[in-house]
Amino acid sequence: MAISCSNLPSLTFPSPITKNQFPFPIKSLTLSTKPPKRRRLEIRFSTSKNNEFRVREVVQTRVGLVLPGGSWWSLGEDDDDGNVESRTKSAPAKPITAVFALRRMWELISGDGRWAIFVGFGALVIAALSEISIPSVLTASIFSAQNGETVVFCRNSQFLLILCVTSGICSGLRSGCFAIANMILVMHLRETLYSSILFQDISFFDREAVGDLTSRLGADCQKLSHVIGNDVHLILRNALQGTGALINLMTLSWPLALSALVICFILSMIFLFYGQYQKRAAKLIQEYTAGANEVAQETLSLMRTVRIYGTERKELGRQQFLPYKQWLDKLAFVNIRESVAYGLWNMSFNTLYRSTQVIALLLGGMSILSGHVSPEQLTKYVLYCEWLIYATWRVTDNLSSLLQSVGASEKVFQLIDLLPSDQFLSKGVKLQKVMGHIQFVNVTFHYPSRLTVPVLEHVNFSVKANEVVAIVGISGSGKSTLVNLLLRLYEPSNGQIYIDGFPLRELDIRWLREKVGFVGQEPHLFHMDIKSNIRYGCSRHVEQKDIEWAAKQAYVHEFISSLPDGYETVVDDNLLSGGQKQRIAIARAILRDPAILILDEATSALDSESEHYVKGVIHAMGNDIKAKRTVIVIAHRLSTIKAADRIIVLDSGRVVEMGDNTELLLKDGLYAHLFKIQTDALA
Ligand SMILES: Nc1ncnc2c1ncn2[C@@H]1O[C@H](COP(=O)(O)OP(=O)(O)OP(=O)(O)O)[C@@H](O)[C@H]1O
Repeated sequence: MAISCSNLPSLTFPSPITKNQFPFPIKSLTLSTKPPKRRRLEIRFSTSKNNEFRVREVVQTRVGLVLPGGSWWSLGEDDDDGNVESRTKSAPAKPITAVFALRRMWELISGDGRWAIFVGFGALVIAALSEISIPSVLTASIFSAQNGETVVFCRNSQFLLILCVTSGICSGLRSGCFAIANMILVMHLRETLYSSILFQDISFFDREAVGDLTSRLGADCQKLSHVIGNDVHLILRNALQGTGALINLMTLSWPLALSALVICFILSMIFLFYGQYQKRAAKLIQEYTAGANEVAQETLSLMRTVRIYGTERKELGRQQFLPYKQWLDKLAFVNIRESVAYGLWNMSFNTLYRSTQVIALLLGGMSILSGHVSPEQLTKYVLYCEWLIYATWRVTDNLSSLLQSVGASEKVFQLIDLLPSDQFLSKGVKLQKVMGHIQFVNVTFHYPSRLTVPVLEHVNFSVKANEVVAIVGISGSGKSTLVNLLLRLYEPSNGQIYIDGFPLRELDIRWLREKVGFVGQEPHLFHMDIKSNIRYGCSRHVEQKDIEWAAKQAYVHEFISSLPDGYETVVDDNLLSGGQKQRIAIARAILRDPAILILDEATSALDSESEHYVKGVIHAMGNDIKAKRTVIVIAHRLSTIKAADRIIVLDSGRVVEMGDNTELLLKDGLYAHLFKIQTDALA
């Protein structure tokens, strides 16, 4: 059986996997496999110290094996010693157990939530003890009345009243306390999951679908809320009541108690099968719901394109990947099977439940006739027997719901357990000042999601401090990728990038990013007011006049002032034109007063007049004596970068030419060719 893997050579299973099958040196390798049908494969390996970089690469790209059927098996995480241990902190190798899930939830509840659980648990015990005494006191009251024992009847009735009131108050307290604990759990769960997602590498977001992640944050976290809010305490309550009922039955007549116990045992066995089935069904429902969400999210976010091309109906049955309708069909199929299983389970329960009454009638009647049991004892037996069966049913039902929630929690905990990006783990060096000298030394890069396709190859160039450098090349030649590496959104596969002579990966990246201004091809604005959008990510204190100054420089102040709420206008990404968004993004970059300014097609959506002025501002920023900075400009319109100090020409991820506009035109290479095409097109 062949096991395909995105970056490892194809491995053949079950023939032995050897060290030299890995694309980096391996010091030790242990492999344990389970029968392929169970799809369990564990690999442990470690590399020598000097291959640490490689190891980190492996971890960041989450190297793993894609088993037949598409399931993904991560090879694991890097520990501090540079060892890669299979599945140490990330996705657990085995499906998680209810105990594991409960332990994790207990850790997440903490503080006040735990107090609520303790109080709720105390109330639960008192309520359960009160409730379980009711049948006994009730029967005694009835028979004392029948026997004309007025004093005993009055005493029993008072006791019954006390039991009912106590049980009512404690049940209310129990439900309230567990609901509070539940609310705290969901809040902490969402918070922890959200923060784990936010701190992942950018490559994580290339891999994971947004619909999938929002599904985990929404529906899955909500499902988990049932565990503490409902399942656990109801299981405890009914288990206590069931035990109490059983003890009472034993004291009444052990043969009768035994018969009830046999029925409970059969019920539990049936549940065991049903519970396992439900757990699997819950996982499938979770997977299919996430799939459907993902398709819907994509379609709804591209609604304009859908409307223009009139493909609303087609979108329901789109054949690329799995269409929405097909996800719904899959969901319906699992739900129908689950409903049938639920019906069968209910049928078995009801049949067995009713049969206790027949047993009571047969055994009890015979015992009364033979004088072994009194009518009062038989009445108690019937009541406690019903109680025991009911408690068994409730315990199994809540246990099944608990297992479903555990199924849903698997992916949530896998995401929570992902290690944050290396960039947030190490502190790094902060320089006194960023001069803006940039060097790319023999940089080669491939995206983690496409490891076989090199996007940049042996890129070498340097940008002097305060230089204005343009990067040009045809679409897909790797210009934006170069910037992505400079912003350290990805790490080079090979080679080094230096800022002011320091390796980029040794610098405190969050500090460095504060010194960099970036305007991308498609700037997106947050759903907040314009003022907050302009000062977004600016660490220094800025006043309204600074914001207005930046907006004026970006030629957007007039537009903002014309809005009824001016700078307080809450913007929506969809409500502004591309040019307006770009100008606000430029104002944001200007306000940071960056040492390095990166403009990736930053003026592509501007009208000619705005472009002319904004280019003037950018040029001035680059040449301003007081605030000199390095400027890197990516532009398709070559006329816009003619004035750059230097132009770097990329072709298929390689630097093919370098020089100023005149030198490159004289060279008559790719740049001159592109320039000619554009001038001809304008003529
Ligand atoms: N996140 C990604 N994952 C995988 N491949 C990517 C990713 N981003 C870009 N690529 C690929 O890398 C190559 C270079 O893309 P890049 O965006 O750097 O080109 P570009 O020169 O900036 O193009 P354009 O001028 O059209 O913006 C392309 O083949 C692209 O498909």
